[in-house]
Amino acid sequence: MTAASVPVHPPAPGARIEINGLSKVFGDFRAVDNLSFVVEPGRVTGFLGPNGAGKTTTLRMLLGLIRPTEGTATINGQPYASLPDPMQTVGSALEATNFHPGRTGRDHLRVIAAASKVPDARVDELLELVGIAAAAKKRAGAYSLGMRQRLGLAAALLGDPRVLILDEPANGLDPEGIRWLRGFLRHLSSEGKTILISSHMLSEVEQTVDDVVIIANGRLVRQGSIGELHGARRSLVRTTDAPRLARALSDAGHAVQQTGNDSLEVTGDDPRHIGDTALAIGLPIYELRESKSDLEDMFFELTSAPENRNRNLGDGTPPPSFDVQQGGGQ
Ligand SMILES: Nc1ncnc2c1ncn2[C@@H]1O[C@H](COP(=O)(O)OP(=O)(O)OP(=O)(O)O)[C@@H](O)[C@H]1O
Repeated sequence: MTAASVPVHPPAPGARIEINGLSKVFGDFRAVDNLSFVVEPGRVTGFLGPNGAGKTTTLRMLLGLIRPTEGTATINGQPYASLPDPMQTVGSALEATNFHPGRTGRDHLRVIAAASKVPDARVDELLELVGIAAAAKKRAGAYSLGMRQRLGLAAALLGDPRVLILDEPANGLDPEGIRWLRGFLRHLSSEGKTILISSHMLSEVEQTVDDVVIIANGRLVRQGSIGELHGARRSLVRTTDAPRLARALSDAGHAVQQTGNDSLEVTGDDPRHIGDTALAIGLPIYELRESKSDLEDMFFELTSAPENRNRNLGDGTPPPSFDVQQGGGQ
């Protein structure tokens, strides 16, 4: 099933997510610390941070599953618990592990659908849409993690919600599954839906998202469009006479920095122009590649920082388990 075959519903007007001064303290541990950001409709927003950064805790507060210590989290201007039509407003899939293992995928959806007065026809439509119709009558306990992710996504979409919140949706998907998810989410956002997906891996969601919100240690680190945060394109080039190539590139108007005896870094240019310039002055090129962006460097530093790793050990309290659900509950 491709994203192009998503059934046509009248586009739902978007709903904004607003997180304002949000904090959550467990005992003496501040899991989320004065966090503020906005998620706009019609865009896919990646909520990124290393393991233990506080992403799931933030999403649980947003979905009314746990109470904030301070601050507010609203969807379309209201806390989850006050939404007049939660099922049509928000669909969510937190950790994809808590299915009744003996129940079929289809029955899992039918139970949720019945509780929310969604017709069974919608269940079958969604099974088809997320690509697990062939396994609909198999026990969910026998599903792979990737299939459970798809089932969770189907559950989240039952009410055709305006906002979709997915915790680590790419977890367990193979490269083909990740590509499928990308097309699927981009299609939903093009209908005007607000999509918030968390991930601890930038590379997993980088090509899917329009905007990113990056947190570490429960605090906001950066927020912006993926284009803004990527910064200028940079290329690394190795040749036999780096100073000569640097002069030629500089004369051609490129920003160049010599980074080693035989290497240069060129900012903001198409790598083909670098190759053409080298060819024009008869220099061989031994290596020419795009270097990692500022965003990737920053994310790598964040995820490899010792203080973040230590924090990931937590306070010995195992993290709670989560159900796949439509928005909030308790
Ligand atoms: N109920 C709880 N009691 C105590 N500590 C908790 C509780 N829930 C979460 N934590 C701690 O809060 C921190 C943030 O956890 P959270 O699950 O929100 O992180 P995350 O960014 O979602 O990480 P991951 O990418 O690993 O899912 C972790 O150190 C975690 O152990």
